[in-house]
Amino acid sequence: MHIGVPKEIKNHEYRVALTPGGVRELVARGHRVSVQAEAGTGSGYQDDAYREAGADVVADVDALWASAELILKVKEPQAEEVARLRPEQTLFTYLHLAAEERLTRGLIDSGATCIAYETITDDLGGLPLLAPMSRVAGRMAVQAGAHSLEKAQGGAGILLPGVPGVAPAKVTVIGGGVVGENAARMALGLGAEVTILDKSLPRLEVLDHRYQGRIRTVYSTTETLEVAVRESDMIIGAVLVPGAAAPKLITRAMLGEMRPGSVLVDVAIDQGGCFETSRPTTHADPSYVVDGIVHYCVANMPGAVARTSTQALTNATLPFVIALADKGWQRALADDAHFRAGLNVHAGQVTYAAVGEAFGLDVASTEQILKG
Ligand SMILES: NC(=O)C1=CN([C@@H]2O[C@H](COP(=O)(O)OP(=O)(O)OC[C@H]3O[C@@H](n4cnc5c(N)ncnc54)[C@H](O)[C@@H]3O)[C@@H](O)[C@H]2O)C=CC1
Ligand SMILES: CC(=O)C(=O)O
Ligand SMILES: [Mg+2]
Repeated sequence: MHIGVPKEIKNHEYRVALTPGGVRELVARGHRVSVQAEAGTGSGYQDDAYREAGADVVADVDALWASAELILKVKEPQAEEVARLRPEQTLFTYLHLAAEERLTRGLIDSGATCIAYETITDDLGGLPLLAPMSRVAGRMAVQAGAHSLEKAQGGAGILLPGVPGVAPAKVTVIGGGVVGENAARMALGLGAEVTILDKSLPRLEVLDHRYQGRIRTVYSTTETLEVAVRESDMIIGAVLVPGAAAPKLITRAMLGEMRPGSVLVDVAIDQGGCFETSRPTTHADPSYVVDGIVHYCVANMPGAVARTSTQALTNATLPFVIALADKGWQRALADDAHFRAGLNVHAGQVTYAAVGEAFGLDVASTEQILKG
């Protein structure tokens, strides 16, 4: 199969969809891989490394998109990339469609087969292609939040661990999944007082057992959210209903209950955000202030630590890319129910229920399409 890896074009996005090591695995299986010139530079992989791994390095982005059967990306396609997609092409990348109606309609109109990393599942009830980036974003969330607490960023001027004789900051994490646990671990390591809210009791039980009382676990309700809002110096939004738009858990009115200069880090922004006042920001201008509260809402946080993230992403995606390349998308999806959950759009139709629900669109059955 001919696989194309374009250079990412989203603001300050330095990741690339495949490391040279990943290319080598695919080429060894008889596939052709074309990588756009300088696609890996931001992750520390030069064109020569891709050539040595067996890829064609292509300067002409039009030629790359026009010839590849399978396009591998990191971020959701930007408008000029959507315009390049063709009906016979397969796109494999993060999509986050429930947060982006225009993108959803663009992919429908393209006629292409679009498989999202973030809705692929596993036997443990996890999201194995979202998890590596969630680990990165969770760990970064605390760094970003700590910086936002500084006065120059509009923050309250609080040092996360405090100092002897001065209490540490209170950090609340809403959603104790992969992002949430990684954020909590970092905040704990920096000496903050950490609370995790979640709606899943089994998940709170795991966290309670794992951290042996060093992290407080609290069941998430309107009441406990209100307490968190009043008491926290930093709140990290890390909830997910897979494939669906994030629920708005902190309203604008609730900001008035927070101490001025407190910080909201909305990691769930790629699914639309879990705070009413969140809007997506970029690494170029990551935060803004509403009603005295600093908001950090970067939708591609891992892009800033591209070297780590690109390696972690390829580790997780490669087995699925190999299946697509070896078998074609129909058989790869037919053989693996977890992989099937990744199909979001095919031949002009939405195939993922939560995306259809978000925009009132009919949803086609992936199983029917595969029988087709
Ligand atoms: N901004 C960025 O750069 C990145 C954003 N993300 C996003 O972070 C979000 C979280 O991802 P993961 O941690 O991997 O998901 P996950 O599925 O591991 O965890 C989500 C947790 O939220 C909990 N939850 C759901 N609804 C809730 C509610 N109403 N109240 C409290 N808890 C609730 C679930 O029980 C679950 O434990 C996703 O939207 C993901 O796309 C992930 C990576 C990078
Ligand atoms: C998960 C995601 O959207 C990202 O890593 O940018
Ligand atoms: Mg994102």
